[in-house]
Formats: sequence, structure tokens, C-alpha cells
Amino acid sequence: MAKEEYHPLFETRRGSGKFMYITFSFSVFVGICSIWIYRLNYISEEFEDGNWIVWIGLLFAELWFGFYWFLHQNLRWNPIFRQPLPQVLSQSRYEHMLPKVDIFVCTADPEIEPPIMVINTVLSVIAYDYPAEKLSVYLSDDAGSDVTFYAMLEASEFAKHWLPFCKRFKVEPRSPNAYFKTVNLDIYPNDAKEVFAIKKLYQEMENRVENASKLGKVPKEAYSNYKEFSQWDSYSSKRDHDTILQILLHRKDLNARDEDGFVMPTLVYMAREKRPHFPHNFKAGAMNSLIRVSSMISNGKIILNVDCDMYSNNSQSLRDALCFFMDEDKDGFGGPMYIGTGCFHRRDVLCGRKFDKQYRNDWNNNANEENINHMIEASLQDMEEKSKPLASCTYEENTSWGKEMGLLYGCAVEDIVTGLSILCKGWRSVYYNPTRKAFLGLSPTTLPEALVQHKRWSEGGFQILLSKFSPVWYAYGLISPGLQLAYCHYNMWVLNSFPTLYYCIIPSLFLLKGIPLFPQISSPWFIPFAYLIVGNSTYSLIEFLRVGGTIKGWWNDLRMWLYKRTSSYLFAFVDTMLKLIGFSNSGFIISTKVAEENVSQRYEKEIMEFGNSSPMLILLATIAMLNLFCLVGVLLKEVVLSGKGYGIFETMLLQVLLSGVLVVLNIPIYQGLFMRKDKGRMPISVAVKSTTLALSACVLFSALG
Ligand SMILES: O=c1ccn([C@@H]2O[C@H](COP(=O)(O)OP(=O)(O)O[C@H]3O[C@H](CO)[C@@H](O)[C@H](O)[C@H]3O)[C@@H](O)[C@H]2O)c(=O)[nH]1
Ligand SMILES: [Mn+2]
Repeated sequence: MAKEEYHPLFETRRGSGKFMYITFSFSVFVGICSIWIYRLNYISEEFEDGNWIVWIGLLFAELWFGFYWFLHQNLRWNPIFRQPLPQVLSQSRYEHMLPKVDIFVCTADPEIEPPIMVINTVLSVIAYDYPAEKLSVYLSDDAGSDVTFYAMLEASEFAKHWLPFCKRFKVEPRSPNAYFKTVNLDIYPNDAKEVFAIKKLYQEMENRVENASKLGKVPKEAYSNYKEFSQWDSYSSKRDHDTILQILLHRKDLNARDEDGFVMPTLVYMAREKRPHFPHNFKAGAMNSLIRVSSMISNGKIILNVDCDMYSNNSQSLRDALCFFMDEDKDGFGGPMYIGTGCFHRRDVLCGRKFDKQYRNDWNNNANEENINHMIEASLQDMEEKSKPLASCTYEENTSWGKEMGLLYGCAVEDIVTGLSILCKGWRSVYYNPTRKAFLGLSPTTLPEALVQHKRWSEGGFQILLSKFSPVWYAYGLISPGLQLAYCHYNMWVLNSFPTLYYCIIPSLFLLKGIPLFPQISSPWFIPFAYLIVGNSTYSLIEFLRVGGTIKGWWNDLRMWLYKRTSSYLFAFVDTMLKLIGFSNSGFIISTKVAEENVSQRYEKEIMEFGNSSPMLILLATIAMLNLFCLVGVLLKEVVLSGKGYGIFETMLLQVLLSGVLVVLNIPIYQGLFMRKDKGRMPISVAVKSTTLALSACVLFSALG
């Protein structure tokens, strides 16, 4: 008998332009080396002037920038593009082999993460184009909020209409909120009635949920209608309650059918047990409880994790992802990091399994279903009762959960460290960036929130560098050197803060004083500096435009790059050190997902939002003011007052340029400090503090010998 023909489920294409990039990167390397030589060469001369300490500082900064540049070179040397072939997967011979998929959504605070947003995410993933009996959606609610639970009850009812509607009209995206915002009724001239009807249903539900959110409690009639709320009887606070577990939809429940009478995916609400004296390990703890609880209820072989602030934008992406899992033909030499949301895993892998050559995608084999086999007879209530202990505070005591199994604990970026450990166990990951985005979500809309989020990320990365799982030593020999470098690049974000701060402050102060720290235009050493500035900015701009960005976007990105490096990363470094010596504890500051009306309006208009005073803002404003003073000071002194003309551009062009670029990048800060009247401006106190600090620095520095 002929062997069944092999049809690949995805294609891999190597990117072009590799040779050009390598040539360019070699020329940059030569430029970097020239700068190092220049610095070393002139340090000895500076010994006499007494400025050598400053030059050594510059040398270190330039050594660091060069080294850091090297870390990410290989990332661009071997770009790979993937294309799943879901049409092959949907052939009937695959259809019966499709594995069960469990989707985990996490939420942690009904005020920061509004229940209506959470259920929109839930509805978007429960509506994936996938066999209902193979799909299960779990919500972990780390706040144990009865309002979120109420919203889930409402969502499970609404889903009975939403799922058939999505199927009938091939709706995209399947988050009702996102869909109704964009739906064009002209496409459905004959069915407008149906669209209106479902929209009305949604809006009614939205009203009920939002009212409950506003009041902060569930309406009385709902409490009496649903006996499930009795689980909150023993609830005392977000940090102190029993496990609350509710199977909201399940094929065993005959009421859990959609309006056309079809079985629906499984839907479960879980708030794991919380006690004040037990560390709960934030999202990693929530995920691990979900892994265990789901193993009793559905035990899907594939797990998808999405944050509550990210909805599925494409009902087909589950099938796309499966193409990568179900094809035996593995290739690639590393793969991207696991970044918290929108990532598919094998359950086995999340549970700590190592890769071995014998491992086969045995999608039909139900042998390891023992977890749920004994549940076949069980009632839903039994199932819930049997699963609850798996979400208790004490369950993980003396186990390897959080250490070798599940998501790892103790790191501010549980996803990245877990992903690294998975790759070290021999697994490969695949990055797929489809034309129609698979997930869309929210990111902070104000500068302080963005900075806090980046502080958490960079701090987490740095923790990994210093941890047992460091990409430098732990990963050595376990993952490819290229991947190791890539992880180092990410894990060393915070170290950029010092050289960047140095470059943002020292050359400007010396400019004010009229002391050159860089070669003058006529010197041959000017060339490598000019080449690197022009070459690198052009390259980064082209890269940005090629992935669909705009020039303005690129410029804003550069600005954020500066702000992150000079504030978030510095504070992350300090905090990591304090934690190391035991002065502070880990936390997880959840990023805000709701913005006030006027904040959103400014965001739409692309006006930067500052808000309350914070040490990070003061630091940014001080650097901005300092550069403004230095630049204006030197121009006044040299060009206007002393009438020396433009000689300064000849001798100190690079310093003028550096200060100048910093001033232009900081324009939104000056506006926020002095020109704006709206609520999003910089607080007066920040203006006073930063101006005083910057002015004193300039005056003191000029006065010093
Ligand atoms: O104690 C907690 C704290 C947070 N979360 C959830 O974690 C998710 C991410 O939190 P968010 O405040 O949105 O942080 P982000 O910085 O946007 O998250 C990014 O960075 C995190 C840390 O690396 C990853 O976990 C996320 O998946 C990734 O999207 C949200 O769904 C939260 O509800 C919990 O479940 N329990
Ligand atoms: Mn988020």
C-alpha cells in the first residue's frame, strides 16, 4: 500500500537582503572600532587637561553601545517568514484529528480591567472557528470579583446568540464591542434586522454589566436568580477567599446549547483561593492554577493564553496556529520569546516536559486522558468539587510548580523566563505575524503608565540575567548562540540607562562650558561619528517604514526610546538592586486599561499625557531643561554675545547636534511644562523642581574650575 502522501501544513521562506545587511553591519562595526580607537588615543592627551575622567566615561559609554549593538546583529542576519496552510488542515482527514484547545484568559482587578472588556475578550475567543466540543475557555479572576462573575454569567447567555450569529455571517472580529464599532450594515442589506437584533441584545447586556461595574455590586435580582453567587458568602476580600469555581457552559448541561440547539464550547470561571499569608505569584500563579483545573475538566493538548486586554481579531488564527503544531517537519534554529499573551503552547511543554526525539504529535491518542476519563460519569458539580483543591493556596507546597513545572515564579516577566526555560528544554518556537492581526489589545495611553510598564518589563529582564536561568550561563549549550545573544539583548535593557544618561548630560554641560568632547568637522575622526549617525538613523527609519510605520511614528518611537532608557530602565536597575539585598518585594503593577474621557481625547490627538508628579517625570523634565539651558546658553554666548560667529559649529558640531536633537525630542516636555493648560500637562511642582535642578547643575558646573 502506498504511503500516505506528505502535505506540509506550513511553509518557511528565508528573507532576502541578507548579504546587504551583513555588508552594512560590517561597515558599522568598522565605524564603532574607529570611535573606540579615537577615544583611547586621545585619553592620554586629556590627562593634562584634567578631563580624562570624562573621556573615560565616554569611552565606557561607547564601548557599551558597541557591545549592545553587537548583541542584536544576528537577529537581522537570518530572517524567516512562515506561512501556515490552513486549507490543508481543513481537509477532512485532519478535521477529526484536531486536538482539544484550552484558552486561558486572565484578569486581576475589575476597576482597572472593566468586566465588559474582559467578557469581550472571552466572547472573541469562545467564538473561534473550531469544533465546539474541542474548545474550552477559562477565565481566571485574581480579584474574585462577583461583578466579573456576573458579567461572565451574562456573557454565557449572550454567547448562545452570538456564536450562531458569528457562524452565519462569518463575523470578524468576534469581540462584539470591536465588531459593532466597525460593522457596516450595507454589507448585510437583507439581514440588517438580524444585525440590529443582536446589537440590541449586546447593548442591553453591556448596560447591565456597566451598571453593575459602576455600582461596584451585582443587582439584587441577579443575586437571587443565580444560586451560584452563594460561593461569595465566605468571601472577605480580594486577598482572602476560598476557591470559586463555576462551569458556566459544558456539553453535559443540556441548557448549554446555542439558539440553534448546538453544543457550545466549555466556559469556566475560576478565582483561585487567596490567603493573606500565601504568596500568590501574580499571573504565573493564576496560570498554574488554570493548568491544573483545566486538566480535570477538558485537558486540552494545546493551551492558548490571552490577557483580558487582548481580544482575538481573527477567528481563523487557532487553525493557523495548529498548522505549526501538527506538522512534523520541524525547522528553524531557535524561535521567538514567549511574550505573555497570544501564544499557543503544548500542555505537556507548559507542564515541564523536555523535548526528545521520540516525541510525536500523537493527536489521536487519548491515553493520557486519565485525568478526565474518570470524570466522564461525574456531574458538573462533582467536577467542580474535585477541581477546586487544585486551585488552593496549599496545593503547590512541596511540589515543583513554579520552579520546574508551569509558569515560573519570582520574576516580573513570568512569560519571558518561562519561555526561555522551555527553549532550553529543547523545544522550538515559531513566530507568525499574519496580515490580518490575530490579536488586538490595549497598551497604556499615558507617559507615566508606559514608563511603569517598561520598568516592570526591563526589571524582569534584568532579573532573568541575574537569575538561575540567565541566558549567559544557564542557556549556554542549550539554545543556539544566536538566540542566547538575543535574550541577552533583551535582558540587558536596564544597563543602557547609565551610558544613555551620561550621553544626555555630560556632553551638553561641556558644550555650555565650551569644551569639545568629540572630533571637530575638519578632523578625519569626524567621519566615523557622522557615518554611524547617518547610517544607523537611515537604516532604522527604513526598517520602520518597511514594517508599515510612518516617519512621524519613527520619530515618536525614538522619543519613547530615549524616555524609557533614561527613566524606566534606571529605576528598574535601582529596584532590582534593592530587591537583591532584600529591601523591597516583588509586585506586579497592573497597567490601566481605562482612560478618562478627556485623556482619551488627547490621546486621539496625539498629545502626550503626563498627569501626576513622579520621580521618573522629574528626571525626564530635568534632563530636558538641562539640555535646553545648555543649548540656548552656548548659542547666546558664542553667537550673539561674544560675536565669535559660527566657529562653535566647526569645533563642537557633534555636541551642538546632540543637544539639539535632545531638545527637539523633548519639545512635548517643554509644552507640558510651560505651555499647556489641560489636565494632562506636567504638574507645576515638576516644572519648579526640574527647572531648579537643571539650572543649578548648569550654574554649578560652569562655576567649577
Ligand atoms: O496578579 C496578577 C497580575 C496580573 N494578572 C494578569 O496579567 C495580565 C497582564 O497584565 P497587564 O497589566 O496587562 O500587563 P502588561 O505589561 O500589558 O502584560 C505584558 O507583560 C506581562 C509580564 O511580562 C505578561 O504577563 C503579559 O502577558 C504581557 O501582555 C492581565 O491579563 C492581568 O489581569 C493576573 O492575572 N494576576
Ligand atoms: Mn496588558
